[in-house]
Amino acid sequence: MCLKYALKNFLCTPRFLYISSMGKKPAQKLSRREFFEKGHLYYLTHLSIDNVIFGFHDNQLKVLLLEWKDTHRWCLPGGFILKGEHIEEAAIRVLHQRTGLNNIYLQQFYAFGDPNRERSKHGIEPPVEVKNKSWLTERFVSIGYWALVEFSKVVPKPDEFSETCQWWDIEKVPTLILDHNNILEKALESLRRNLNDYPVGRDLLPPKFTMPELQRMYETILDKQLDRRNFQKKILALDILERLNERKQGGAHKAPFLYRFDQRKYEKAMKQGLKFGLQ
Ligand SMILES: O=P(O)(O)OC[C@H]1O[C@@H](O)[C@H](O)[C@@H]1O
Repeated sequence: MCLKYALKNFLCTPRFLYISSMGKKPAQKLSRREFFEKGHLYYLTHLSIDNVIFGFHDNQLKVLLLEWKDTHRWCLPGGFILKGEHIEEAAIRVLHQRTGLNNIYLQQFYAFGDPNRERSKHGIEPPVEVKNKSWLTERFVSIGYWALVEFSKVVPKPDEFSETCQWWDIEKVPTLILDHNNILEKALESLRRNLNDYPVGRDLLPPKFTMPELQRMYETILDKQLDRRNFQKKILALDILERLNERKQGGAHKAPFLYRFDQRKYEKAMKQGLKFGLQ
């Protein structure tokens, strides 16, 4: 066999394609069929990421969901990890590609490892144009991340696999694919636990806010009422707030004082943690 022919033959073998694509992004966007049939050349198999993006607006807790094209089923904005990519990096990239969201701090909270986490066991088959066996039909362990964002500050944009990308009120979430409802529930539990350990609200409230506004934010996330005096005593003891010599105007009742977060102390509490003892 002539050398030129042998070389050409080698370059076209799946083995060469595998070696040459390891750790790299596909040179051009994969079509849906290519993604199903050749995605394993670029992405880690059996491992996925699911992002639970909570939004807070008008005292309402929301979650960002995608609606699949064709089947109109709803899911979390998740995806896969490129070979050679750090999982934290993958979570940020996936979120950006699937929703357009940028600069979001994602908190890893749990790994979902049910052996039945296979698409075919949940009534999800590859699209008809996919003729070969697909890596996507195998079992996947999914790593969960959550983030809390002020929903009016972001404009979600659906990716090419999705019909829509939309906020849902937390209590009106539809049936999601696979175990995504369970992932959402676990993320909410983790977010609530996190309120005891870290400050929250700097990105969710206006720069100056009242004590009742801050309390309402906590009550909405926790989905329960908190005792006003107890809340105020505990939050002030954390020493992350600064009371201003200003009162909020325009309310029906006596104008309450305005507060703001002390940025330096807030940052320190983000690093060192708190002992809020809310629940
Ligand atoms: O949770 P699984 O489906 O394993 O994987 C990640 C993502 O792959 C897509 O199907 C869904 O959008 C999902 O979020």
